[in-house]
Amino acid sequence: MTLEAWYMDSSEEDQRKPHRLNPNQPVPLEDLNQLGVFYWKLNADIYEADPELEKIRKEQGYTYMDILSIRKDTLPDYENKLKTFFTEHLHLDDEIRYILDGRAYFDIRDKQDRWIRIVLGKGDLITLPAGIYHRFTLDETDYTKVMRLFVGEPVWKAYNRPADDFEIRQKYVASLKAS
Ligand SMILES: CSCCC(=O)/C(O)=C/O
Ligand SMILES: [Fe+2]
Repeated sequence: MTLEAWYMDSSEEDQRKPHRLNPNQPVPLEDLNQLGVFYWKLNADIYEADPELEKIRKEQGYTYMDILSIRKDTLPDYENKLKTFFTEHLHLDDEIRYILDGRAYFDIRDKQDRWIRIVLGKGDLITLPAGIYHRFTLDETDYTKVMRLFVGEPVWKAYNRPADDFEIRQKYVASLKAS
């Protein structure tokens, strides 16, 4: 199993639609790795006692975790939160998310500033590097349950674009030029 990703069209239609180009232009996992995005496929049915997840957490230092159910009736301030998540932003730390149920999209910028859409389903664990511009949305099923992981005390602060003056952004851009 691999991660599915594609270049997005530029239509203003509902953000929860797939927004594929016609013909579809897929983005292989190797290209995502070049952008600093990494991925594991796990068995979400056993997330509470999964040795594979434990191993990743230990190796990567993901000491913090919590779980969010992202659905109108379970997430307080749902509409505003979804607007915030879909506003292009970066973080000063890696964003690490593990989908336990449902589906969602992460959109990331490539080196030419084009949007790539990554679809995440049950069992997908993804890491986005600190400094990458990105956004998040539910798909048309309007539901996902996601584990958030973090190294140490979590910092959820998002800096909306433009945020080019941050050292972490400059470091990220430099890492792309080097690769
Ligand atoms: C998938 S968890 C909620 C979204 C979020 O925390 C974030 O930063 C999206 O980019
Ligand atoms: Fe984010």
